[in-house]
Amino acid sequence: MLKLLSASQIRSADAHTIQHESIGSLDLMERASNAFVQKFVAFALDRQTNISIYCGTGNNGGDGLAIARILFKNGYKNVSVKILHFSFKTTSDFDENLRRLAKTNISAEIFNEESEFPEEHSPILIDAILGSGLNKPLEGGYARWITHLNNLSKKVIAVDVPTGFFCDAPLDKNAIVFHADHVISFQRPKLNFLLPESAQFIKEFHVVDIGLDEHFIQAQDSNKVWVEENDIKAILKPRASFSHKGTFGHALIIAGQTETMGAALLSSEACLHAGAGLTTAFIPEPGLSALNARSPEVMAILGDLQKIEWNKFDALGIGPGFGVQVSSLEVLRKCLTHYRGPAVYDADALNMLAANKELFNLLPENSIVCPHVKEFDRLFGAHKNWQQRIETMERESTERGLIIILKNRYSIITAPSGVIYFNPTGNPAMASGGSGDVLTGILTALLAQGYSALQTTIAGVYIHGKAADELVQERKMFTVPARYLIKQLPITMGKLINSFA
Ligand SMILES: NC(=O)C1=CN([C@@H]2O[C@H](COP(=O)(O)OP(=O)(O)OC[C@H]3O[C@@H](n4cnc5c(N)ncnc54)[C@H](O)[C@@H]3O)[C@@H](O)[C@H]2O)[C@@H](O)CC1
Ligand SMILES: [K+]
Repeated sequence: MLKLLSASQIRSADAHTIQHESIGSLDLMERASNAFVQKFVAFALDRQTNISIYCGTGNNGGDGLAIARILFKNGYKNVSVKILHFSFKTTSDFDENLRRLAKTNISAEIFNEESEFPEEHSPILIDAILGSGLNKPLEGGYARWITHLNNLSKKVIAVDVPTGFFCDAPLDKNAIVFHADHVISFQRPKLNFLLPESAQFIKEFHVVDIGLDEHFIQAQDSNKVWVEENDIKAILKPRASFSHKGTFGHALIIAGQTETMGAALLSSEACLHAGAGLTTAFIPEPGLSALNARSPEVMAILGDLQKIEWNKFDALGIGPGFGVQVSSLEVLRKCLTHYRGPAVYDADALNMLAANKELFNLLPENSIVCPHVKEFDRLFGAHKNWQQRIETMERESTERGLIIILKNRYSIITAPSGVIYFNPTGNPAMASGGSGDVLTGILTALLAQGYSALQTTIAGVYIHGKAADELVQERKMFTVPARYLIKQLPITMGKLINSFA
């Protein structure tokens, strides 16, 4: 797992690397600029393209000057530099890169706050005006220039951080930010890239390694981490020989109403595909023939609460399409008072917990709750922004001993230990009804197989998104309906477990 750092911690990591690695700050800037260019070339395949690089006079601007020189050396001959010289302050690395630029044939013009805007014929703009050094919202000349540049509607690639974009402080939706098609960011994703409020400013971000001291970074005081594929490989265990269905546990999925049987079908089928030894679904009677037709492997308990032998099951998932009527509430209440094993609470189970706080207080420690944002706010109250939600889930997880998954493009997981995990997998193709039901099935299956609640959550959320990523990347699917996601699960898990390597 990679620790996520604040802008000031990244600055310390820069300083530490310079001090301890016998690399000068200028060399680090050169390394960062080279790493930027390596990624950038994919966005400007035609080396004849006109590219304008807008530079400030700090280190982000210094990167921009170095990038101009490196692009030129790589055959991009139509590069021009525009320096927004709004402050008397320059950094020494900016100054040195300006001297190096002067030795090339690259054209560079200087503008001040009041300058007339130059004509802009380049289809691609590189934003190297301000980076992680931003310390207040843009105003005055910066605001005027960035508004103008945004109005040009060009393809914009930002260096490290878009100008005007705060890395850590809550984002203001009215903030003036240089809108970026791509951000090529150094060493770590910045916290705000991972939150939905960034979508209005950034289409895509990419992270490049600039060789900052990883030992130093990983030792920083940060409770936020970015999950990596190796973490999942370390969690998932291959199936031992002589194992049998009993080895992988018996899962109970409580889901579905007559009108929402699909949710029960999807979650139980996902549970089966994610490897539970046995899966039983508690469903209303009219759903039986659909269940048998679709997943003959899954057993059923029909509608009658009294028929559930609670402690026969190794794991339980409750909620998808389950409704919030009295009979469902009664099942939830029974589950909270009679079932002792690990469990996942989702969808209508969460809606009932939100409306019946005395039941919420009965949730045992290490229960997994997986709300989407609306369910989250129903459960914990309205929030102004995503940073506030993260604070709430961190507090609720530590106080109640729960594992909370806030589903999102980069799903956020909080653990009783206070660690906040950001999941890297998933994509917009999977944003459709049924996707969440599949996640409940996966989580229940992993719990049934004996993974701890935290291992289950970290691995389950990753697998769910990864399966969709594979369908998009390998099968070129434009949308990923939940059914397809389910079929992909054993393949995705097989790759992660390396059982065929
Ligand atoms: N050695 C290093 O520290 C490295 C830094 N790198 C680059 O350096 C950037 C950070 O550089 P700096 O710290 O010089 O900062 P920036 O270049 O982001 O900003 C320059 C200066 O602008 C001023 N400023 C901030 N917000 C302002 C506002 N709203 N209006 C007007 N002025 C404002 C501040 O005095 C700030 O120091 C990173 O984003 C990255 O691009 C990279 O070259 C890698 C190595
Ligand atoms: K920038």
